[in-house]
Amino acid sequence: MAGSSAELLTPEDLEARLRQVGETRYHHLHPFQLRLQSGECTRGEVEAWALNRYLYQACIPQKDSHILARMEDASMRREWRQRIIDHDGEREGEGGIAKWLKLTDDLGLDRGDVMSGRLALPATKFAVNAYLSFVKDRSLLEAIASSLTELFSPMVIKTRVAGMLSNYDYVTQETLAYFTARPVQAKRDSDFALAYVLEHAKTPEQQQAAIGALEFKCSMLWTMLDALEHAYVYAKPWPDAFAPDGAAEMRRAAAE
Ligand SMILES: O=C(O)c1cc(C(=O)O)c2c(n1)C(=O)C(=O)c1cc(C(=O)O)[nH]c1-2
Repeated sequence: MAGSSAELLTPEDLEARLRQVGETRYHHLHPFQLRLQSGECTRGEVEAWALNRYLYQACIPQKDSHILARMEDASMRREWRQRIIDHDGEREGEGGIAKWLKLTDDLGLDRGDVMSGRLALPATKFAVNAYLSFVKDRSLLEAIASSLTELFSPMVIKTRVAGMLSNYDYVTQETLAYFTARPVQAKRDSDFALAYVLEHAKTPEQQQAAIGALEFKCSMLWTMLDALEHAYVYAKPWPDAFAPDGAAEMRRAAAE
């Protein structure tokens, strides 16, 4: 939608446009998200979701490291580095990635399978790589704007956690501990990123680029759920990808 004829928006109008992107394109609207939160997912689908999303979790501190390296201002780096600490923790066993592994552990998935990504869908890997490339190749403004999906994540997390807790008896509050800290962190992070974008998108072209970056990120999150839905609900997974029936058999064998 970027075009040289676009008009300069006021900061208020730019914010409204960004929020409109989320209202119409964020993954809270995706059929697989609705399925997950309403209890319609089979256990295999929940496992496939957690296993694939691990790759997204693992890429977040990498993409934030790329962004950090491009910041010339020390106060901005101090702010941004907290994101990396949130995911990697200060030491082994702490941080968001460790908490995501608690989720995949509780679902009975093998850590080696999860962390290697070898059972993830090809589209998950393409999507995650596209996000990493985006923050490396585009302007700092676009890289920061692409994180603005976090404006919308608190509401989808709240709905997802409540839905999963009431619909899947094998999911507990501890299983979903990853999500406990996220809404507060996401609010802090997106407040900062939004203020940056509103201040630094000074021309119509920059404003359109920021909107486009948020659209790109929404499309990347949407693509990951499209891939899960296609593989595990309507069609069948890529031959080398996670096979739900195999995992159920492995769990039964381990329990005997
Ligand atoms: O559960 C979700 O739906 C969800 C969405 C998003 C997002 O919108 O990008 C993030 C997260 N979770 C999340 O946990 C997270 O750490 C995160 C970091 C970022 C980012 O782009 O920097 N998005 C998200």
